[in-house]
Amino acid sequence: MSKKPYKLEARNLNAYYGGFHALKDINIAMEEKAVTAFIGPSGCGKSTFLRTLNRMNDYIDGFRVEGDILLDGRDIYNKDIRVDELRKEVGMVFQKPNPFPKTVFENVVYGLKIQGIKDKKVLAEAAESSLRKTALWEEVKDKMDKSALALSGGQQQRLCIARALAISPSVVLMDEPTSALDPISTAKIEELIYELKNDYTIVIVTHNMQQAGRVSDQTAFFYMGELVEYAKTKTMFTSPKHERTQNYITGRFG
Ligand SMILES: Nc1ncnc2c1ncn2[C@@H]1O[C@H](COP(=O)(O)OP(=O)(O)OP(=O)(O)O)[C@@H](O)[C@H]1O
Repeated sequence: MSKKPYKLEARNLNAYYGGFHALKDINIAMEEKAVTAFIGPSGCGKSTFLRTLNRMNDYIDGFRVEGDILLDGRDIYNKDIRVDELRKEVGMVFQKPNPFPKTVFENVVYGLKIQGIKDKKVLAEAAESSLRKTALWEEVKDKMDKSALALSGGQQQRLCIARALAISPSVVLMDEPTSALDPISTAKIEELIYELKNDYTIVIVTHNMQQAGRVSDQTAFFYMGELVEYAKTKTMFTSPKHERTQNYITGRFG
C-alpha cells in the first residue's frame, strides 16, 4: 500500500512560555486523512503542541516558538501567512462544548457569515451538509431556530464539530473532545472521528488510552515536553519501544 502524504510536520520545534521550555525539539510528520493521537501525562505539552498547529498560542503573552511547522509543506509561522486563513484551513474543537448562545443554525453558519456569505440558500445547504457530517441533522433539523444551549452536551459537541467543518478545513484539531461527555456521546464522537478521517486530517489529544487505541492510526507519546515515541497506534500499544511509554500505557503513571 502506498504511504499517505504528510499533511503536517514539525521540525526542530521548541516552544516557550516566557522562560519555561514547554516543547523540546519536537520532530514529527502526520499523515493526511488519518487520525493522530497525542497522549501523555498531564502537563507534558500535548495541548501546547496541538495549539501551535493553528497558532492558537499566539494570544498568550510571552509564548514563542522556534523551528518550523509545515502545513502542506509551508511554514505556518512564516511572516506571509495570514492567521485567519490558516484557521480556516486548520479548525479546532475544544474540551468543553462551547456553542455560542445563539440558535443551532446560527452556530453552524457562524464562520460562513463572518466570511461574508449572506445567501440564505447557500447557508441553509451548508448547515444541513455540516450537520449531516456530524450525524446530528436528524436530531436537530426541527430545532434549527432553537437555542444551541438547549441541546445535550454530546449534541453540543457534535454541533461544535459541525461548526468547525462548515468552513471547509482540511485539518481538525481536537483537544480532549469527549472528556466532558457521557459514554454514549463519547462513542458517537469516536464513530464520527472514524468517519471524518475519510475527508479530513485529524489530530486529537486524549487522556483515554482506549480512545487513542480505538480512533487513531498513529500515536505520539509526550513526556515533560519531549516526544518520546511516535508510531502506528497498534505497534505502540502492543510493543512500545521505550520503557516510559510502556509504563504510561499500562497505567503505571500518569
Ligand atoms: N499559558 C501558559 N502559561 C505558562 N505556562 C503554561 C501555559 N499553558 C501551559 N503551560 C505549561 O506548559 C506545560 C505544558 O502544558 P500543556 O497544557 O500543553 O500540557 P498537557 O499535556 O496538554 O496537559 P493536560 O493533559 O493536563 O491538559 C505545563 O507545565 C503547563 O503548566
